[in-house]
Amino acid sequence: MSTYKYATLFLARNISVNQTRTFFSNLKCLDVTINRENGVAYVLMKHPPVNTLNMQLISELSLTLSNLEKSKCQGMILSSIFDKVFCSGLDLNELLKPKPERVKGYFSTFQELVIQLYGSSFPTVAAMTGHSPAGGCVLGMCCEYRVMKKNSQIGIPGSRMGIALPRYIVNLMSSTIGLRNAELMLTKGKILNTDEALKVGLIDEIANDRTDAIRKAEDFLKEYEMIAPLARGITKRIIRRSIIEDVKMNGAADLENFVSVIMLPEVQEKLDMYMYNLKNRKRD
Ligand SMILES: CCCCCCCC/C=C\C=C\CC(=O)SCCNC(=O)CCNC(=O)[C@H](O)C(C)(C)COP(=O)(O)OP(=O)(O)OC[C@H]1O[C@@H](n2cnc3c(N)ncnc32)[C@H](O)[C@@H]1OP(=O)(O)O
Repeated sequence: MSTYKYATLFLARNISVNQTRTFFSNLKCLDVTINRENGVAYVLMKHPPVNTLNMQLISELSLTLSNLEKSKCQGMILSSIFDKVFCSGLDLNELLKPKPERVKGYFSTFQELVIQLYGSSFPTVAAMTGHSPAGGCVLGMCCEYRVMKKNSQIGIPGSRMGIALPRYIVNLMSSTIGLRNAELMLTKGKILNTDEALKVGLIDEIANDRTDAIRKAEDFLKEYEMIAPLARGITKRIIRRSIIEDVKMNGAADLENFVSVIMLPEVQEKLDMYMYNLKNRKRD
């Protein structure tokens, strides 16, 4: 990220660049900095144009989470350097006309990332600076708290794309917004605006802009400053255990099933049409 962008991000929140340190300098799709004073990590996705989760971004997120666990960070804010988009989800190019081994590797890497983020010991907040469709919504749901910029959209359009979602994604959505709302949302492949998302509990707060989103994320993390990290981490793991155990038990079978569905000609046709519409839609 340019010095200018750091300055606007941190100075806007009264944190000087000197109070932060760059955690990794060799990442291509992420900027990771840690505030020296409170140990909070800022993980900013910067994969242009819309933070599509290609293999590189997924792998860098996974590496970063492993390193943050080792560094005993006190909390993480997952965000984006882009004002309009938090994350545009999985890379549709990986889903179109895929080679079975390649697509299996891709989904299993994503699945591992989901479990890592969902099961992290430190508190996590998604400061969603804009749209968060599909995989972007999944990243947000893995965090403990979600702040989203107003006038953004969030949801998982799987059904509309002809994709039956793996059960861990369904479980994740159900645990976030309840079974009834999850059923309605996922079977319709519904995308919600910010107000609707707040109403069902898919997000926790609405922000005016990215600075406000980061500030609200920081406020959430501040509430943990007086809480013992070990007790907090153990409690979180107990609450999240059933979904994690379920993936460990059924993840491989789910993956096989998911990949065979993705490869079906009728699903490929739908995905092709979806991609065509995406490329040819009227931009706002
Ligand atoms: C156990 C089994 C494991 C299986 C794991 C499965 C996990 C299942 C969980 C979730 C399932 C998710 C499936 C997906 O994530 S599929 C991806 C779905 N994503 C979307 O549908 C989002 C599509 N994108 C958009 O709606 C917009 O791009 C938006 C994010 C709103 C941003 O809009 P805008 O700012 O106007 O930008 P553009 O649309 O012009 O996009 C810029 C270029 O980027 C291309 N693009 C966008 N998104 C993707 C994507 N996801 N993959 C590939 N490419 C993408 C877009 O076509 C533009 O390209 P170009 O400039 O060449 O036209």
